[in-house]
Amino acid sequence: MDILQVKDLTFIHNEKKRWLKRPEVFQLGPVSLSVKRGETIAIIGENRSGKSLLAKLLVGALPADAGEIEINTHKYLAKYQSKDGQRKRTHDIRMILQHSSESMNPSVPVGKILDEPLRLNTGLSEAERKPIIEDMLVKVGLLREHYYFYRHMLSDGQQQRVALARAIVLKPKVLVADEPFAALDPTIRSQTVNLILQLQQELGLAFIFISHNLGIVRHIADRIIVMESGEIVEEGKAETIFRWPQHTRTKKLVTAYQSLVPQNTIRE
Ligand SMILES: Nc1ncnc2c1ncn2[C@@H]1O[C@H](COP(=O)(O)OP(=O)(O)OP(=O)(O)O)[C@@H](O)[C@H]1O
Repeated sequence: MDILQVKDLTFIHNEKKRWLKRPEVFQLGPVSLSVKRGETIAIIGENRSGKSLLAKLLVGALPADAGEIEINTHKYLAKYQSKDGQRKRTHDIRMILQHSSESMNPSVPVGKILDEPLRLNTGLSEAERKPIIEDMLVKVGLLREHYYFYRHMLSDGQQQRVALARAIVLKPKVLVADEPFAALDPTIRSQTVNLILQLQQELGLAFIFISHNLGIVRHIADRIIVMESGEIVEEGKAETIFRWPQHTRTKKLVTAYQSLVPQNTIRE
């Protein structure tokens, strides 16, 4: 079953007021895609191909110019959203940002950081919210006591877990992550990857992530979307994309990856 369906999502950015510089026009789309429950989709592509922009449009962090997004049978117009609509969408689809630690306010304890989405988007009382937050901390491999910790008391890996807990505390159906593993060292990276895979199974979460790391993409993605200049130029099963890339951009990306890893690990 498709949990997310995107139809003709379009964004046109025309920055006219850039003094002394040529006006920049960037168009994304029209983009159409669908994601199944529990599926993992990787978005890859060259720099400035529109990957992060697509992620922001999907979660509603930026308004699109046209198109329609359907999540868990709820339809949202990409262009306009009522407050109620946005609240519903926040429950259905959530995003983890590129530098999760930077988005953690250093003067606010972990518990309050996780409390914010619940306070703003549910009618639950403080007494009802606290056990949900503590359960969530345990779910991502932290301790209940971490509720009272501040950012500087946590390692990078723990901060990433807090970001993950914050993203899933509303029990979304779709999780979108922009380069979630880029800033992490290899050990913490593989722990985070495994944690996400485990949560996906437990919660039936669909996971859409942007990455330049094709090793991780190959390891965890079911399907891959390749972007170039604001358009999807290729899409398919991960293994098919790696073995038989069709579009020139995909071929370039796959060849660059293959040159980094021993051949026998690519074609077993
Ligand atoms: N908030 C925004 N408002 C207007 N235009 C934007 C916005 N964010 C991105 N863009 C436009 O989208 C283009 C693509 O940027 P985007 O960050 O999506 O690329 P990307 O594929 O994620 O690149 P990278 O791999 O380097 O992160 C940019 O050139 C910019 O013109």
